[in-house]
Amino acid sequence: MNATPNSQPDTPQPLGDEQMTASVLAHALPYLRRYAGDTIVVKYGGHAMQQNDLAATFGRDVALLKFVGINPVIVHGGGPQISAMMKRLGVEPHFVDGLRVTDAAMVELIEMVLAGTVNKRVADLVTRAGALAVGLSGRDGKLLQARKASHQRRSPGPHGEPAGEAVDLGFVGIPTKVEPRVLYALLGAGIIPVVAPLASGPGGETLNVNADTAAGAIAGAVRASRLLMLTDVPGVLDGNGNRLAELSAGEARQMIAEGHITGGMIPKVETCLKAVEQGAKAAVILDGRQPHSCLLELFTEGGQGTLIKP
Ligand SMILES: Nc1ncnc2c1ncn2[C@@H]1O[C@H](COP(=O)(O)OP(=O)(O)O)[C@@H](O)[C@H]1O
Ligand SMILES: CC(=O)N[C@@H](CCC(=O)OP(=O)(O)O)C(=O)O
Repeated sequence: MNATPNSQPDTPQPLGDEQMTASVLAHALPYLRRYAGDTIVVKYGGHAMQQNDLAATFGRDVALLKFVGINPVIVHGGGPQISAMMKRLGVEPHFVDGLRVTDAAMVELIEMVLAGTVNKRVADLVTRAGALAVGLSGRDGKLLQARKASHQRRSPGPHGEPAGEAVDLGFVGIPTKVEPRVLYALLGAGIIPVVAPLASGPGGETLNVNADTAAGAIAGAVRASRLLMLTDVPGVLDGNGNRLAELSAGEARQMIAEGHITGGMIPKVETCLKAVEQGAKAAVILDGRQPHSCLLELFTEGGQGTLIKP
């Protein structure tokens, strides 16, 4: 007999830490099976990556996804990091509908920040967590090809500029073709691709692509089963600041037209709509400031963020 004198086999005991861990893993089984072998594109926004402890957690979560048999592809932003560098050089950033007006000199700086500093930092977060990540930009391996954007204001500008007005955004790219071979090569070798949102224009010039747009284009090309957009708000907020659990195309368009969705949230929502219309199974905008937001979204039933419906 191994039973200790105090043991009461018929009374449920509270779970200790180790049993709790085992229980959490067991509960995750159906979700692990659901996503096994799937490709999941995670857009890691520049705002979400600003806190160091959360960034390390993000790196570990991505590594965990890989170790449980999911193929994560990371597409990162870096808008705040670009703006900070511009300000250090005395240049004031200028955005229209969440898109940065980019002149020829600026696109060089943007490539340095995105494909240099930020890309290597994000790849390093994952590598330090024990998985192999390789950083590349959309200009590598013909991954992202684009044309210059011809943009019309979605909503009135801050100085009374009317919606519908044509705006020259300069070296801002709209993806025209995605060549995902380089991603498959990396995934096939067990490596997590980490992509900086730059593209090659028709003449080989560098174009600055909004990271949400780049993530959506890549998610479509690799037929991702999920597109997760990590940002710095709990999801899409209504006029009273409450998170919307779901958002349809019609509702989103109305909120944009009425000015309830503005700035960087516009390309995010538009990208999610396009991704689900093009066949992605789901697109979710969620709070990257919440620890383990990717794991909560994928491995629990409780919905996080805002689910975008076609
Ligand atoms: N209706 C809305 N709901 C939530 N956020 C909104 C909304 N309208 C505008 N935003 C803004 O969009 C921002 C997220 O976009 P962005 O700054 O581009 O983030 P990221 O760097 O993560 O891509 C939020 O911080 C918020 O200021
Ligand atoms: C055209 C355009 O706006 N490009 C973005 C690219 C980075 C980005 O999108 O970063 P976040 O996801 O952190 O906002 C920019 O220059 O800021």
